[in-house]
Amino acid sequence: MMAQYLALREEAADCLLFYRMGDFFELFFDDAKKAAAILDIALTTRGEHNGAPIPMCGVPVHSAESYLARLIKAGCRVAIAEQTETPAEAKKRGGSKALVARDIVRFVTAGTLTEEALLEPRRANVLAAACEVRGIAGIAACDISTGRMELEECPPDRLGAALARLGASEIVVPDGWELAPDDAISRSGHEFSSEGGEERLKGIHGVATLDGFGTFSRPMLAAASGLIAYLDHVGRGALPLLLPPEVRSGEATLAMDEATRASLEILESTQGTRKGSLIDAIDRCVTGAGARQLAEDLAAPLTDRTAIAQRLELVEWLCEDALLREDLRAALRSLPDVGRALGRVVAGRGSPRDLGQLRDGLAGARAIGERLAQRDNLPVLLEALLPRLGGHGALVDHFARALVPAPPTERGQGGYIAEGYDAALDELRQTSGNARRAIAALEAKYREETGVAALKIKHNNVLGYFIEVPSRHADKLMEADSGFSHRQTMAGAMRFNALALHEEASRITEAGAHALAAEDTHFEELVAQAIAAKREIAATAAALARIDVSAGQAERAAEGGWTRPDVVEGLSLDIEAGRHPVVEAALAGQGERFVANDCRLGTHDRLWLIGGPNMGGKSTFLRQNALIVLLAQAGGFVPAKSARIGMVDRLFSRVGASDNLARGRSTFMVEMVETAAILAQASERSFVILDEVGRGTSTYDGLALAWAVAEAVHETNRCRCLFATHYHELARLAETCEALSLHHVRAREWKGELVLLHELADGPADRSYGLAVARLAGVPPKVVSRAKSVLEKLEKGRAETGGLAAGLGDLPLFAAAHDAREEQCDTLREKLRDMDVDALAPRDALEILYDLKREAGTEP
Ligand SMILES: Nc1ncnc2c1ncn2[C@@H]1O[C@H](COP(=O)(O)OP(=O)(O)OP(=O)(O)O)[C@@H](O)[C@H]1O
Repeated sequence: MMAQYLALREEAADCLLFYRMGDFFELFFDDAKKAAAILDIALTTRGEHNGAPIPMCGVPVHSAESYLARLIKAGCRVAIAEQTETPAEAKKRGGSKALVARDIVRFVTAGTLTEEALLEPRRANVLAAACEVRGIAGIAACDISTGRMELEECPPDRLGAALARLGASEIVVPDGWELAPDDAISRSGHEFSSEGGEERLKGIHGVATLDGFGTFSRPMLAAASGLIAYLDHVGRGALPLLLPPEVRSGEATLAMDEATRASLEILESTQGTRKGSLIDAIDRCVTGAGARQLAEDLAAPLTDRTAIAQRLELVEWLCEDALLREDLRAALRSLPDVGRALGRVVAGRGSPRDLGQLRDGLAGARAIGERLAQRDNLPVLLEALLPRLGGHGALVDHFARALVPAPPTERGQGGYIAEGYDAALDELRQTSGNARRAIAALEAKYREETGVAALKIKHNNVLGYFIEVPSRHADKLMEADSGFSHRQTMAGAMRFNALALHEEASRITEAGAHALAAEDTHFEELVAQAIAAKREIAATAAALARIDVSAGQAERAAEGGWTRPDVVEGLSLDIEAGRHPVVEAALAGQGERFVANDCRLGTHDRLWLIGGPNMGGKSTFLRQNALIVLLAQAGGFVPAKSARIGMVDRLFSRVGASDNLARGRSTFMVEMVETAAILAQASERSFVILDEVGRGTSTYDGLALAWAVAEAVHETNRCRCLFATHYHELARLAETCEALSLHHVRAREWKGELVLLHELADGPADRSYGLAVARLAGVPPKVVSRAKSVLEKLEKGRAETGGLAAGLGDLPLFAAAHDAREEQCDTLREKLRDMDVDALAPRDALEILYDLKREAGTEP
């Protein structure tokens, strides 16, 4: 056994090995230690290996799913080794000592789950593969629980943002790829070939060319190849549901990098929970599929005005008719998760219940479609969705005839094919039904014959049917001519068999086995029918999800008095009385009111510098405007009185410093890396929020950096930007930057107490109230008063020297251009100096020459 185990263990590589032994999956050696610690189960030992006891732990097969769920959550991957023959088959093959053959039948990994119990209903589960072909990154992503697959390409420097949008549970990359994300899974580079990808996709979808699905580039196909190869590996050759791939173009969605997503807390709060996130505050979907679609919408808002307008039109239509909305949501709420049921069925892990869910979900979709179609003035998007809700009539009718109303999750016991569907099956069931009744009659007969009122006919898996009497009444049955044969003696009871009982029992077993086989055949037929319609079923599931999202958005809008935004061309950002959906909800919970604020950015006033006291609401204001843009472009209503938004191509948020010590970066380093990304990438059409740039370093360095960053944003990026800062000195930028204006959050000191008004006003902040906030926070009065005297000294000094920013007035404002040219020369010089000419191949030398020429020729 050890040899078999060790061979499988090697095959399982870095996965934990679940080794099937009877009714248990056993784990040995380090696997056992690791699993026992994570699962908090007993660690024992079994036998010896190289003279040392072998650590072991195990989980029962029938409850393995919940253990798997915990292991996967803890970041493990698991290889499942099943018995691939019965002990009887093993005996026949190799004699009485033959070991039952085992093989790894599947790898369970975070990105390749389909089981209901292992998946979160309201979250997509994405598996991604990424690679690079001739300097372009390709990404393939799929959610195998619903079969969605999309392909994308981007320059390598945009890879992080693209992967951040996907939020994949697992990312597969070619071995040794330098751009691989930290916890990616490495696979052999051969698996990432564009030819291979094309062939695999053609094979899966049974087509001679992929042209019908779209145009796919080499990097996309190479990534698809890696993705499918991995799926093939974890499923041991059994591929899950994969729908035809869709091409995602980076341009079609609002770009946001990882830092922006994290700081805006879109799908998760900074604590890593759904609570406190944007989606938590707005999700009113009544189905899991709707919630998953909403998460996707928020992760990838659109940049296509028509598509946004279509989504908004549907939300508005549903917002205006509360009765219709309520009716629709009630209908949606009762539907099963069609997409995921289909995913399990196609992956070969479907149960009778999943087939029942397809039947009920598709029937429900048809009913919803029919009801909506009766309405006048249907929004364009709904017109497009309605046809997808129907079209499954034959399948639904067939499934309705074939299946019982509530089919079980287990196939093994049968009983899921409805009566009247198959006459032969009905007959078999009748036979076993008759036999069961006959057994009940036998019990009465035996009681009468023996005179033992406590006699019972029972059943268990070892003996089958048997007669049981209390020991004190057993004598009569033990008599030689009693007609009963003794089978087992228990404490206080004896068990017997009888010929008539044996005959009836055999009838049940035989008819039962035939009935099970008949049900199995029907099951396979129904599965095949569902698989044949997989694309249409998936389209219905997607249409239901979209309708649920729109109805949920409408519900949220009606609840909060939200408004339909106007997404326009141009560079304005006009938000009247905007609110922060998460902060507003949190305040409402404490019975407090949120103060709404306006934001009016345009070509001539595109950079707002916002000052004011700590806790005054600067960060909240910055974020709320970014979130309103995001919500609007995702096609939803927004928390504001009115909003007119010039379409944003990229959204950047640098709010609050967070340490990323895991990557070896300090707070300040993180801040600068993120700021650098913004300065490099923000365009005129972008919207940037910057919160206290420069606060992570010394006052002078910080002020200098904040000053230069604000200037660059104003002059070079020319994007719309909200810039919160504590440096009063930056106010002087207003003198030279014509499209920059000054604003502050208001506060008052009243009877010695600080009152934060959370209200935005024009003009610079008068003072910072830092000490007042410290007092409010409970810093001891002695320390605050000491700080006060230190502050007085500092301010006196500052007044005498002309202030912290003395001299900055003389700074030639866009000497910046000159500096940049100098810097460019420095980099060229550095490159030439570091070059080892002797070690260069002629071809590389030529490449470098081209590079240098290009760099020398570009204007900074
Ligand atoms: N518009 C508002 N209406 C009501 N309360 C608000 C508003 N904005 C912010 N607040 C409250 O004030 C708290 C602090 O807000 P925020 O973090 O935005 O302040 P800040 O000015 O950025 O502070 P700091 O400078 O210390 O980072 C919030 O948690 C919220 O409770």
